[in-house]
Amino acid sequence: MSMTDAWAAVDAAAARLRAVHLRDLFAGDPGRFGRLSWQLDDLTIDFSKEKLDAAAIESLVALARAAGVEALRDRMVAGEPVNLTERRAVLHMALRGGADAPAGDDVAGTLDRFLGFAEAVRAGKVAGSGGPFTDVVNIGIGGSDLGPVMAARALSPDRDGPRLHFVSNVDGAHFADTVAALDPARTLVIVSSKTFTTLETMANARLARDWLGRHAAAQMAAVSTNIAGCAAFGIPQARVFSFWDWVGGRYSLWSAIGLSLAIGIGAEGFRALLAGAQAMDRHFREAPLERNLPVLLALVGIWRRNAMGWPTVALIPYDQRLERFPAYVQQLDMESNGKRVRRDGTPVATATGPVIWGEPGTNAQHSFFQLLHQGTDIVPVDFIAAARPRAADAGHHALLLANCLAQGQALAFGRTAAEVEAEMRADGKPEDEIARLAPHRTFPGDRPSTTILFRELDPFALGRLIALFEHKVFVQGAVWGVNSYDQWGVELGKALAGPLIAALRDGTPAEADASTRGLLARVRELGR
Ligand SMILES: O=P(O)(O)OC[C@H]1O[C@](O)(CO)[C@@H](O)[C@@H]1O
Repeated sequence: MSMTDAWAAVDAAAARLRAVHLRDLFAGDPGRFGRLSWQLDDLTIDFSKEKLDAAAIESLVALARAAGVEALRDRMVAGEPVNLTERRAVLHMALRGGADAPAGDDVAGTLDRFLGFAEAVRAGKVAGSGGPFTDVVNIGIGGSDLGPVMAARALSPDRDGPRLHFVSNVDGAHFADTVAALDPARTLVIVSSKTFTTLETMANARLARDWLGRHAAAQMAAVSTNIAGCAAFGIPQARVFSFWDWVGGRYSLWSAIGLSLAIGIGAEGFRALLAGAQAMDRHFREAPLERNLPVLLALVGIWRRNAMGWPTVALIPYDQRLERFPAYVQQLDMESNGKRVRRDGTPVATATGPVIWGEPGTNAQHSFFQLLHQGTDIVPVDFIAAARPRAADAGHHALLLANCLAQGQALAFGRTAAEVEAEMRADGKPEDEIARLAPHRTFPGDRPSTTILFRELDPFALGRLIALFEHKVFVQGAVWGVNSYDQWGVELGKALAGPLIAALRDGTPAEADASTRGLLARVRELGR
């Protein structure tokens, strides 16, 4: 089937379903949950509260086939340079045994080496000048920060090593506030940067070196592909942990970029994280498209974005420890698929990556859920929840999950004006008050959500969850025809900052537009 025909079939399914309320879809099919939810072991994804049906899913699977998703996946796994603009392979799956690494790249040995270092730090065998390390500060940004910081928070019950801290922002306040209560004699600083040239990270690394003072040589480590850069900075080779250019920054948690996390949770926990990702890799490589969880998650996203025309997605973990997961997925998804040209450089014909945003529930219910329920835009929601709590109160967990499920219900089914009026009448409210308040208290419903549910948030489950989203991003990129593995869009701002830094530091005149010149002048005036 051609892509044109495949898109036409998806659009026809959307035209058929757009005006059908979710209430009617459920009323018309009592087996809807069974038909539209899928499992991989304890992991369940329920799409039955999306505005689609089995026939729509079939049309989406046909679209994935027409786009050649399977062939591109196999080329990625085979190590072909599917990152065309940078002429690089995309093999983060090889870091967890989900694919083979290029010959000569010793993934297992490198993993053993950095996990060995992590264990030595945990055991106090590698120590600071003041004794065993009590604290570890990871300095990195983007993919060299968000993975470890997200996972360290998610796996706090598994953390029995030194305390972990993360500094990313070039705002000096981030470093200052982070180290304020730390003892430099008992703190290990890890500089994590694939390139070892990133402005923010290098500025913070220099600040850390000064802060450590005489302890710096013995208490800094680095994770990078730029070994010469680490040496030039003064980090001894024995403390440098490398990875490879076939690991994209936002896919690098599995590499030595995860060193800080490994120090926190230990080698066994880190290997369990890798095993969870590997289980998802195996499923992604082997399951037919119609039962393949990341493929289906991607296709439902395409349905929302292209067939229904909804531009954003709210990612709402009902799990406080996943509070950084939306930020992590923001980089993973938006830096990968926020693209406007196809792999061959021609403009895309469809909308591409959506805006991803979110906060944990139940907090989100008390901030922006009002708009999700009664606002004028449709915002599809991805709920994520674990069936059982880890190191938390079971009674609280029931409250948490009940709220998660209730939000999905309220979004999908709403509350009609007739229902509101009947309820108010039953409460004995006068007719004029019913007429006055009913429109405000009516919920239109028909608002879609997907629920991702698993047993509990342990390292295995987290690894599997992250890999689910990684592969989802791959599939969407393949269908949209974009290169999900470059990020040229972040370059222009970096280049423009150069002359502005000089202008702010020493008043060097900057060639800039009138607005920027005006703002520079105002900064100089106010900053004096
Ligand atoms: O690890 P590095 O090289 O410091 O890069 C950090 C981040 O910067 C980016 O290149 C974006 O500016 C990300 O893709 C990357 O994760």
